[in-house]
Amino acid sequence: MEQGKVVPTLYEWAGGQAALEKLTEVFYSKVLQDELLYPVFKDMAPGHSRHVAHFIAEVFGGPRLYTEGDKGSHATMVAHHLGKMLDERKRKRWMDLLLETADEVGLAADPEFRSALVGYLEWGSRIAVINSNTDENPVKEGEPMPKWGWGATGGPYEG
Ligand code: HEM
Repeated sequence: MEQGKVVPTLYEWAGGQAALEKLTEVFYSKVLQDELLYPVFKDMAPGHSRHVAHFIAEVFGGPRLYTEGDKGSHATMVAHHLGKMLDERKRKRWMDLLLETADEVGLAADPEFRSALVGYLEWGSRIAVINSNTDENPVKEGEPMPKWGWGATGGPYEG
């Protein structure tokens, strides 16, 4: 890459807040129609889909929509999963539906962005399953939010 070239964040590349909110809004409407995931999400808070979009936006290098806007933190996000007793079957369905939705809403589909997106979702969803099988929060209040970048593929911005 040329020296001094500005590397876009995954947040910018994805299309910002509107694109991520669209993704999660359509995704959670599918989740509520899925017989395996419906019982897990049937009592979700009204702002759930927006909060998840804000969390991902912040992890992807966007503005602090979750920690400042929603007054959340990495610890409070993890707390929402404690004791939910998720398993691999539910995680896999969650992943499948989310990636299906990404295609449906026209989220950036270049190999590099999708590699970073899938990498993050695999990581985060596996951690969600682990945390859902305990009642003790492994993340302390005040610990930083996770950060995700382009990873080993680099980015299409290099071309
Ligand atoms: C990268 C992966 C994930 C991220 C970033 C994420 C993010 C979040 C966030 C930010 C919340 C809090 C929402 C709020 O404040 O209203 C939340 C809650 C929750 N998440 Fe996740 N999550 C992930 C994976 C999963 C998976 C794989 C499942 C289940 C298959 C799951 C099930 C839930 C449930 C049941 C809640 C509580 C909903 C409620 O009662 O309001 N999450 N998640």
